[in-house]
Amino acid sequence: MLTVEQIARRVQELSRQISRDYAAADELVMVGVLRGCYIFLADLSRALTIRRRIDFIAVSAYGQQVYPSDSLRLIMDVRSDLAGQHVLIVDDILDSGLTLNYLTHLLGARNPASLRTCVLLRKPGRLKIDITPDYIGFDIPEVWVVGYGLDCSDRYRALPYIGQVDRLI
Ligand SMILES: O=P(O)(O)OC[C@H]1O[C@H](OP(=O)(O)OP(=O)(O)O)[C@H](O)[C@@H]1O
Ligand code: HPA
Repeated sequence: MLTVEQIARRVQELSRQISRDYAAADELVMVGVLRGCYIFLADLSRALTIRRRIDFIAVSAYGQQVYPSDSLRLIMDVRSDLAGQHVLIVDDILDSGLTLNYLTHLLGARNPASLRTCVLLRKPGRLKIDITPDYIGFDIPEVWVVGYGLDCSDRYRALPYIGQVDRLI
């Protein structure tokens, strides 16, 4: 679906935009949403030209419910105090929107100086919640995608490109 070159070009564009937008800020705290964010965050954070810190958070759907679940739980919190910080949540994909919605409420309650969101991919046709990330790499169709950090049953994350797999979503 997306080649190595297309992804690299878009990540550079996003990093330029983010670097411009936060040029006046002392520092940006990038909060990656594990596990899918790990490659995108690595590439994006290295391309930025501003001061940044990296932190991680992890959430999981409750129990064995079929994805996407309506209830999420925090399984690993960030290490840093986000009060007064410029925070950018970075995730690989916005699908139903439940994860990003949960995290913006959770982290928004910690009094950051600002809170924005960045996703590499968005499936506009699958949104269950009205949420618009501040930075979006690509809008994609309603199919299951893998690679560049994204998995299918924990496989294919390390593929350098983004591909589509046949799977009911
Ligand atoms: O918009 P949503 O419907 O909430 O889906 C998006 C979330 O789903 C995936 O994570 P997942 O819970 O599969 O965990 P993973 O990152 O460990 O693969 C993805 O990395 C996003 O965090
Ligand atoms: O299409 C997808 N691929 C991998 N992980 C995901 N999490 C939500 N949607 C997807």
